[in-house]
Amino acid sequence: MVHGRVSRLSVHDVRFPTSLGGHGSDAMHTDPDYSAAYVVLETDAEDGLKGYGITFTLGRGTEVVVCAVNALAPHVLNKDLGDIVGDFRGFYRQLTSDGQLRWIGPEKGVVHLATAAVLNAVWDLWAKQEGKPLWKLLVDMDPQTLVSCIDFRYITDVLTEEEACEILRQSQVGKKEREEQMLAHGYPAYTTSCAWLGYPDATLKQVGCGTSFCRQFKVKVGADLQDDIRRCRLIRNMIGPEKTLMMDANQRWDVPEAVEWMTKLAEFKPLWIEEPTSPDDILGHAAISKALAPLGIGVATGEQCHNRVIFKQLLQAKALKFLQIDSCRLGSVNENLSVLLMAKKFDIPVCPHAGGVGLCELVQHLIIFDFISVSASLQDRMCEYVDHLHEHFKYPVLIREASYMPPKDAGYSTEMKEDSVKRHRYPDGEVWKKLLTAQRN
Ligand SMILES: C[C@H](O)[C@@H](O)[C@@H](O)[C@H](O)C(=O)O
Ligand SMILES: [Mg+2]
Repeated sequence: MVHGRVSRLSVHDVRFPTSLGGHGSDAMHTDPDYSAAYVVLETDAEDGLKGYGITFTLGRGTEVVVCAVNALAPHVLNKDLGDIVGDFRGFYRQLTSDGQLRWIGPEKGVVHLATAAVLNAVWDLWAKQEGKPLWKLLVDMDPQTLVSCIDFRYITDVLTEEEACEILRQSQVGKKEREEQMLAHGYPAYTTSCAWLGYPDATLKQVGCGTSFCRQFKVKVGADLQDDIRRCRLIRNMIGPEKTLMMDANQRWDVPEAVEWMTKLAEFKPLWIEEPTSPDDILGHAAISKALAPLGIGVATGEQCHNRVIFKQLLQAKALKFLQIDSCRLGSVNENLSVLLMAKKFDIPVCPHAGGVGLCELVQHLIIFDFISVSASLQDRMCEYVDHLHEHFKYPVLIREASYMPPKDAGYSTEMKEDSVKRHRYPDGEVWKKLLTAQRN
């Protein structure tokens, strides 16, 4: 039974100096320090349980998100957890409809990232109190309760509550077998760790494609065409003709440029081009999709899609072939559920964005749930995996034979090790104190 009143919300600015090694670098984010606004919820339940929530950020952006989390805190403090999850749709709407804060959103940007961090902590606490990993909490929930967590405002023209319930009801068939399949074999992953844009060739060879167990790889492109051709050739030669290669431009191009550039990279047989242009340009994505379809290249996007409305339109406009949910950009599990259900209705495979710090830990729950309870398919589906920073989590992901094995611990795998948080807090954690002093000298 869910219990307790939220007695404290604290939020920390936690940063990792990943830019020093070029980890995470792409055509637009050349010096990313993987970071998180890290929320801790405490209750008066005296059961020793806390809820941990993160949203993923890059370096200096974190302090702005921390500020937004503090601005949302009054909506959570002193609330009964039972009341929150008992009317989760209402609570989601309360957070996203704050009459003053919504002006700096609504449901996008900093304030939405903050919503994600807070709600991720609520879901973690709920799952912990139920003694289940989040994916299992979702799998065991009846369709009516699941849809009662979703705010259908702005999407009823493509998905009503009744339709959502019906999708979930139909997917009850074979659920038990699919859960067993996940527990035995896990969910297929692909890696991006092999080809960050800032990696020299020696690092590419050493880290990446040596991972013989992996069958699917993603390479960063978009800054310099000749260099892309060279790097894609190198990687294609390393992985061989059979394995799957994806490309990611991180929003670098205009629409015609995306088509031209990808036409030149088509010889390396990419399955998809990810974020070819602005994440807000729905019709631009549609035009690129149409132009690249004859070359066998699909468009993938989602890691910077603000909310369910953008996903709705991308689906309506046939603008993408692979949909990439993000556990920390959308409004937590609640909003991700609506996107998973819309993707099912449009029959578009979901291939989540992960990596960063903690994104793999979180999104594995959503995609495992998706397979068991919504999509019921692994066709054209895989979840991103990036091999950085897992050691800072109390319940790190478990990858076996290039697949995510379903987490067994209760919660949303969001909890970081206390010592890691302490050492990486900006600017007073030991790691940053040292770096900042070195920079000054
Ligand atoms: C700045 C980040 O590392 C991004 O490059 C990364 O999220 C990327 O787009 C990805 O798809 O993994
Ligand atoms: Mg990407």
